[in-house]
Amino acid sequence: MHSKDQISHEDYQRTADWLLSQTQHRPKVAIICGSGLGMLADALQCQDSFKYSDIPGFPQSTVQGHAGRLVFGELRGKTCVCMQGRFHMYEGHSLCKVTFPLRVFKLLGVDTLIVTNAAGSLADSYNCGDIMIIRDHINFPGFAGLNPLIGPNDEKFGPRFPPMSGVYDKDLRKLAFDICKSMGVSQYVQEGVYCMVGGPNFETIAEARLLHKLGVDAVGMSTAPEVVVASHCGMRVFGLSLITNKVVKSYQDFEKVNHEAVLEVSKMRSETLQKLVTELVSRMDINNNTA
Ligand SMILES: O=P(O)(O)O[C@@H]1C[C@H](O)[C@@H](CO)O1
Ligand SMILES: Nc1nc2[nH]cnc2c(=O)[nH]1
Repeated sequence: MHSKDQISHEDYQRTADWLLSQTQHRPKVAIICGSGLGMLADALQCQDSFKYSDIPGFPQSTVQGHAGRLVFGELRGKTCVCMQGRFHMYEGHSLCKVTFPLRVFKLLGVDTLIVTNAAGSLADSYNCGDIMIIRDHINFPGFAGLNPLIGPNDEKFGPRFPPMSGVYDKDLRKLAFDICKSMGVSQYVQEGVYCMVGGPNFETIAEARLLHKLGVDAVGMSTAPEVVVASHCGMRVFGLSLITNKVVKSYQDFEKVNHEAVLEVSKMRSETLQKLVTELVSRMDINNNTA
C-alpha cells in the first residue's frame, strides 16, 4: 500500500466531527444501499442529507444508480445514516477509501451495519428478483492481498487479527426471516454465500463455473471490504443481496448481463426491500451490541 492511501485516525475524526456539527441526528444504524437500491433512504423521516462532494474527506461515487448522498433520519424512531451510493474498488478507489465511511460511522456511534447489494446468482434454485440474506461471504480480492485492513493496524478501531467467523449476525438473520414470513414474501427469500470479485467486468462462463463449484450462491463487486472493516471495529452486521440476474454458466446460453438490467430488477423489488429493512430496524435491539 502506498502512503498516500493511508488514512489517519484524525482524518476519520475530522469527517465525523464535521457531520456531528451539521446534524442533530446521532445514528446507531448505518445502511449501505447497493446498485439501484438508493430508495432504501427514502423511508427515513426528518432527513438531513449531504452530497458526498460536500463532506470533507469523503470519496465520490461514480457509478450509475449510486446517487452519492449521505442521508440521516429516523426509521420508526431509530436513528439511521444511509449511504445512497457506495464506493467500489473497480472505480479506482483504494480499499481504505472504499471503507472510509464505516470508520466515520463508528466514530458517530453506529453499532449496526445493514449492507445491501445487487448480485448475480450461481445457485441453481435462485431466481431473478430473489432476496438473499447473506449467511457468509468469500472475499476473493482478499485472497490476493487486497484487504482494507492491510497496513499499520489502528488499535483504536480493532485488533490486528480480527476473526471473521460468524460475521453476519445470526439473530438478525433469524429476525429478517421471521419478518419475511409475516410479509408473505418467504417464497423468494434465500440464505446464502456472497462472493466479492473485483469487477468491473461480469464473469466469464469458466469463472462462473468455478464460483459455483466453490459453493458461492451469489456474486457481486462490493460488500466484503465494508463488512470486514465494520466487523473489525466491533459493529454487528446484517447483509442482503438482491438477485438481479442469473450468472450464465452454460456455453449454450447466449444471454448477456448488463448494468441497466441490474438496475431494472432493483426497481422491481424496491418496495419489498424498503419494508423489510424498515421492519428489521424497527424490531432490532440496538443496545445489545456493546462491542
Ligand atoms: O454496489 P453493488 O454491489 O450493489 O453493485 C453491483 C456490482 C456492480 O457495481 C454493479 C453491476 O451492475 O452492481
Ligand atoms: N460480479 C457480478 N456482479 C454483479 N452485480 C449484479 N450482477 C452481477 C453479476 O452477475 N456478477
